[in-house]
Amino acid sequence: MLTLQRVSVGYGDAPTVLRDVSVTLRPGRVLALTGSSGAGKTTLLNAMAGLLPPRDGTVTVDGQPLRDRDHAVEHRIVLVPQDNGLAPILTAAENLQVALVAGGMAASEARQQTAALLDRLGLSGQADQLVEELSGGQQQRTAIARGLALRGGVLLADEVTSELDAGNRQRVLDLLHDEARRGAAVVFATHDPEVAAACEAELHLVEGRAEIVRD
Ligand SMILES: Nc1ncnc2c1ncn2[C@@H]1O[C@H](COP(=O)(O)OP(=O)(O)OP(=O)(O)O)[C@@H](O)[C@H]1O
Repeated sequence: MLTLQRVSVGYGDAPTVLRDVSVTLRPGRVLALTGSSGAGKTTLLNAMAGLLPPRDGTVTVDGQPLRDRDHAVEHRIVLVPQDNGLAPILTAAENLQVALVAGGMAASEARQQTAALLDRLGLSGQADQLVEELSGGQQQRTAIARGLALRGGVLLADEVTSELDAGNRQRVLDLLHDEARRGAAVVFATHDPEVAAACEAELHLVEGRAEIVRD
């Protein structure tokens, strides 16, 4: 369980981006994180992912203060970043396999899981293409596939449908909801009010504060 209590976050000497944010990420639920461009969605996800230490307040994972990204990874907090975070000179399949094998899976099992996940994202035909040769939307779907492959306890997805057509957007949303049904706590940053409305809970960021819209 990941909990933020009265968290304030910002970068270096720059003014605080968000203050006094309190939220608990519950297993089995998709929380939409909404707010206009620059409202602080990525910043808050970075704090949840252990990438950005809070200026004030606490981020706890299973009751312990979250120390850093390595600690978050130990606690199976998976981040699919806005810029996808893939290795561009590996193929789509290699990006998944490397992550799975690094997590301790046998190579043959990793190959099987990779093929199954790329298929679920409609990317079987792109498995052996270099990421840098994929379209923006195909890269986004590869990053989601990798995020799902890691079977996190928490899945943080940063605007991962921004480059997708309507069919693929729905496919990804369905998969995020499946992840929640599997027992993950999913957070999905989005600009899209329709997408947010389809999530069980919503946290809206405005003027440096977070308002719970639905809980
Ligand atoms: N590395 C950084 N250093 C300093 N300021 C930053 C940094 N990253 C983001 N910011 C600032 O933090 C604020 C929130 O940015 P953030 O990227 O979290 O917003 P966002 O809601 O994710 O926006 P978008 O929807 O456009 O991705 C902005 O004012 C931005 O300029």
